[in-house]
Amino acid sequence: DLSFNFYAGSCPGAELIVRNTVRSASSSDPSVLGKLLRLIFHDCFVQGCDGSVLIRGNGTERSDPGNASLGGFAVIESIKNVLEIFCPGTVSCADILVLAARDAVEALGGPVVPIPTGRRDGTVSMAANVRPNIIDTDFTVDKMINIFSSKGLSIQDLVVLSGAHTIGAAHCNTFNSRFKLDPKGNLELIDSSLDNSYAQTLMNKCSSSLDPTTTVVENDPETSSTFDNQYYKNLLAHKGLFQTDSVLMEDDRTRKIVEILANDQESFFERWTESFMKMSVIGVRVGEEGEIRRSCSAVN
Ligand code: HEM
Ligand SMILES: [Ca+2]
Ligand SMILES: [Ca+2]
Repeated sequence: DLSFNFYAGSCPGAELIVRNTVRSASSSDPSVLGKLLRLIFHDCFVQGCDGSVLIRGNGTERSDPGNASLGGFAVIESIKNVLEIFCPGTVSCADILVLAARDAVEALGGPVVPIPTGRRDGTVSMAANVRPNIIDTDFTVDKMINIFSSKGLSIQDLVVLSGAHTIGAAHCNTFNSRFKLDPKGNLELIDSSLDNSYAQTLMNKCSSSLDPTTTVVENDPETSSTFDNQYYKNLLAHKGLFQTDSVLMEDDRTRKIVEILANDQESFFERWTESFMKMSVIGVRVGEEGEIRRSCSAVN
């Protein structure tokens, strides 16, 4: 089973090494923090939190177009390299991923989530598993709830974990179907759930002269480098970046939770801790299952 401080005997410095490496990587490139947090979502939802998202090669999850914009792999690999020097063959990549995501949240002012460890690494990674398990930005609330519930996660978990979009950035092509330019070059707001001036700002940042697959915009227009409850305030102001953010305001069940979290950061942090812990144990392998990878990007 998983336990707190699983590596206390076998690799006492493990959690500190993860934390320090995340800190130093982010001091040279702050954008890694959002990437590390997003990685855990894409790992845990596909085949459980088993490091399957990290494996490189033809036909792996990483090769799927749905995962094309993931990042942070180099940070995970460099953590692993240090750990292999101090405690060879001991700390799983699946644990490193969860710990690094936890530390990314802390580094931006969020709560420190206690993480039980002892996850084992999976040995399978298939591109075909990505699309059925990862939520696309055109999903309805019902479709999102269904996927979350198939992972043992509730409606509250959906709203709380969507709060991850309080940090990080997104490529223009993930939201620019919400508006388009008419032939005269004027903004045409297709999705009326979006605040007009916010849409205008986004349009300017994603102007048609720029490549939408490389241009990025902050997820949280107010505080994208702080892990806070601003995401929910943005939703109330009709400034959710993705369609899947905005629709949380259109369903009574999710809107009620948004309203609570927008008004109470303490409550967001408490619920984040709970929901993040739940997500980080989806489908974990323990004991003798799986393996401890030597390199996070390849099975042994
Ligand atoms: C509920 C459904 C969700 C949808 C539809 C969704 C969709 C997206 C999309 C389209 C992006 C932009 C990616 C890019 O263009 O590079 C993004 C970014 C991000 N997502 Fe989500 N996401 C969801 C849930 C989550 C969850 C549960 C987490 C983690 C707990 C998360 C964490 C992040 C983070 C941190 C970023 C910023 C990444 C960066 O800065 O590079 N998302 N998400
Ligand atoms: Ca996985
Ligand atoms: Ca924020």
